[in-house]
Amino acid sequence: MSFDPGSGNIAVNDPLRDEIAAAVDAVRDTTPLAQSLTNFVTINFVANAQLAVGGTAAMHYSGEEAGALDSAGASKATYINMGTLLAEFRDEYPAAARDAVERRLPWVLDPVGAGAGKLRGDILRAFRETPPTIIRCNASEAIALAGIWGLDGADSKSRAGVEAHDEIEAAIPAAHALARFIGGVVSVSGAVDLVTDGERDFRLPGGSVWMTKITGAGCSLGGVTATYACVARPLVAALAAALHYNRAADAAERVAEGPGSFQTAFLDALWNTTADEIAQSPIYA
Ligand SMILES: Nc1ncnc2c1ncn2[C@@H]1O[C@H](COP(=O)(O)OP(=O)(O)O)[C@@H](O)[C@H]1O
Ligand SMILES: Cc1ncsc1CCOP(=O)(O)O
Ligand SMILES: [Mg+2]
Repeated sequence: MSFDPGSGNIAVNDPLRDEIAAAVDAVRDTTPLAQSLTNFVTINFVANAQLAVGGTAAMHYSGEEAGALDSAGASKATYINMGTLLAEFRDEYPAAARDAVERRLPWVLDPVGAGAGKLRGDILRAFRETPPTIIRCNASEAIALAGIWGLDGADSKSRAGVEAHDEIEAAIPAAHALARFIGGVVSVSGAVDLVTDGERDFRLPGGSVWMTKITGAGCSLGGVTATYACVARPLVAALAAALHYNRAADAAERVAEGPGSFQTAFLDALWNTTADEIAQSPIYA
């Protein structure tokens, strides 16, 4: 792992750690609903992960349904994941994003496979008008999305796809440009995760390489980030979700015998990891 020279773990009594612990407790106490429009491959794992951190899940593919859940006050955040697209999502996904923005509710984007295909590009381009509060992605997707939105940090050599080919360090200019453009937070996952608001960078080491051997680790992290966005400001939500994932992955790796038992152990660990373990994680800033 590589850190900026001079960066160090934030103090054990840094107020940010209290906010992270409070977010973990608030999700467990209030079981908030973050609605999800997410891909068919990992939809079940996204819902299970949201439940395992203490939240509530509801999945659908409709702008009208998004508005109904928002207007009823049932859903406190929206998660949109670009994994498996159908032609009708060209209208439905931007409509769901628009509804969240108009109601000033947070929404989280996972731009899965950014850079691949016209339909995906058209929908991602539409989101430029109603930007997400948090972007949760891997390094390749951050670089590709910056390109689609015409921002700094795009790199023509970066390849499209659902797996990251770029280390997070290569995605820092793109992550900064995206965070400043949306006026929110970008959470880039990898062996070391990066969370940035465009001004301050937080690097989060740990977790397990087994996360790359189950499908939906990234997608479900997006869903859980939306769960945390129901109860916390975007920076705290992104940090709490990424740290919760890293500590649960550490615990799962200790008992797993392969990808199947890792996935089961990971869900159990999401449930069992304490707020203190999450909030006292290494946070390099
Ligand atoms: N090499 C790795 N070592 C440890 N944790 C990892 C590694 N790669 C990814 N992760 C973790 O897996 C989760 C999903 O990230 P990632 O695999 O980058 O997303 P995606 O599936 O969208 O590419 C995150 O919690 C991240 O920290
Ligand atoms: C395999 C696959 N194909 C389309 S979406 C998807 C899931 C990607 O999940 P993640 O990015 O969390 O690994
Ligand atoms: Mg992904």
